[in-house]
Amino acid sequence: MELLKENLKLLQAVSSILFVLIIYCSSKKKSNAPLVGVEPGILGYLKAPYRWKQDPMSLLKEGAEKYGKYGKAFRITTPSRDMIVFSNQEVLEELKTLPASVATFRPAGDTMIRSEYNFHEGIIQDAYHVDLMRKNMTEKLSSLLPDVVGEVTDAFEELTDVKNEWTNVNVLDTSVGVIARVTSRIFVGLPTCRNQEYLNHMIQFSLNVMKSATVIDVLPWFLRWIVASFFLKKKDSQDIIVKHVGGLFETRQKTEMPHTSSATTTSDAIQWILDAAPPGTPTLKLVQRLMVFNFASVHTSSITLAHALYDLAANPEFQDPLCIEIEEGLRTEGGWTKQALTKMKKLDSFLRESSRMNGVNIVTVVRKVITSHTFIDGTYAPKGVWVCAPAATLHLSSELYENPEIFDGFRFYRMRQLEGNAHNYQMASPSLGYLPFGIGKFACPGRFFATNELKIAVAYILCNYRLRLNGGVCGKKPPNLFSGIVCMPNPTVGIELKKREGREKSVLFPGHVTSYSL
Ligand code: HEM
Repeated sequence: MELLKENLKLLQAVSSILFVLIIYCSSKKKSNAPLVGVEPGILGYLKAPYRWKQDPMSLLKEGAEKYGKYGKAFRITTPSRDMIVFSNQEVLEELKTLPASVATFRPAGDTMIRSEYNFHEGIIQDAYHVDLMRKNMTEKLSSLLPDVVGEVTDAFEELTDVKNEWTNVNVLDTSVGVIARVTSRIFVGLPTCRNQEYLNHMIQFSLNVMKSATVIDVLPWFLRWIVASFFLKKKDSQDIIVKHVGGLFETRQKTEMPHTSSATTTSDAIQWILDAAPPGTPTLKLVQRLMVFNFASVHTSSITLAHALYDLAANPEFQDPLCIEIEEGLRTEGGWTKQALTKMKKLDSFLRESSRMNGVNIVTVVRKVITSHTFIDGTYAPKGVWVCAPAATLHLSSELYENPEIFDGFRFYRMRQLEGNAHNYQMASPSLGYLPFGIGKFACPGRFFATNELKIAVAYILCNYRLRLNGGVCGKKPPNLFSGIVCMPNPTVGIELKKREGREKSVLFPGHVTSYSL
């Protein structure tokens, strides 16, 4: 009897706490943005978050159709959290300029990669490396170009074996291989950038981070560490990466004074991180910063390259005009200079159009709300909620683009010809209607480097090879695939390459360009 009484008391106490919790949670003010993706019935409500996992693009399209195209915000619910989606250009302008005390990218970035499990807690929030990287990569773009050119050429030739007949090339794998080499050349230099073990683990580690973050995000907290440590084997790759680059940090620390002008030191990611890191930072934490750079740059750039190659294969009419422009630029500038790249406006337009139609992330400008805020359209965003822009549907909006569903490689080139537009509509210039790199204070700091790297890679491949979709089908690029918010080319239709006629040497070597005819 006593035991029963005790248990009853315990039950009463637990139910009172639950009652208070339920009242507290339901009394918290929720967003007034309407929810999309809920089918009728209680099951429909329960299933809604999983629609985001299965078919995120259809949810965005549904929201755009019902609300976005009328300038209204909507809400999607995912297994981990709700997100408010803004398409209205005035609200996006407000979002772009909100102070970090109201809405910010970095805490959301930490959650997206689950930094506390995959790297160390708050690695993005405490992004001391980003400003230095932004400054160095942009300032030194010209001097980095010869290395980029060299690695693109060597890596592409090593990874493929294309002769005079049409040959199948796995463009996604090849793009990852080429971009990983180029990025590593800039970040860690020779010879590590060519070490296949390092490259494989660096690529694998980034994939594991994406997978583990996706799984961890939907797990209760007490299962997270188990999944992170046992199932995802992240430590194996991390150990190998530390084996290859840990020593580079330590040697540099011993031989060069940190915080000296980079004019007297090697300018690579090792140095940028060392220059910005608080004194005494352990080697593992330094290496993890480098791994975050790799994570941010390799898969984003390689998926963008693969999409561009698919677009070239599906729209072969652009191949010769682009090649003529590239060779003209090289000839007049005497080789691969920043000026030559700037002159390649058609190529820039083609890449921007490819990113418009196939941006790597279907939502960007993801921000976590730090202080509850009511946006100018009246949408209430409570503290803690995530907000974002639906890049993929905005890029296909007929309010913003003429014939948005049609791939028009020279769309932006023509727009730049209009008076006053010469410097607008470039691949690396975000606008409220073009958001592959986000926008505002947290816009991608690697976008200028990425754009030049992509231009060089596409130019090299295009001017040395012809591309077509498998079997020579034109204009039928297979529909993209979506994994979470990532938009990938669909490999069910492959790509074939064959050498361009009359080219014995790469056009990337100055001096050879004049000997080619189309
Ligand atoms: C085509 C390739 C790339 C795409 C599509 C891309 C896309 C993005 C996007 C959408 C964001 C978030 C911006 C926002 O929310 O406003 C971002 C941030 C970032 N990206 Fe990129 N990126 C690319 C290449 C690179 C490269 C090559 C690097 C490094 C060299 C890089 C480093 C970063 C970093 C460090 C951030 C976080 C910025 C911060 O915390 O302030 N990205 N990128």
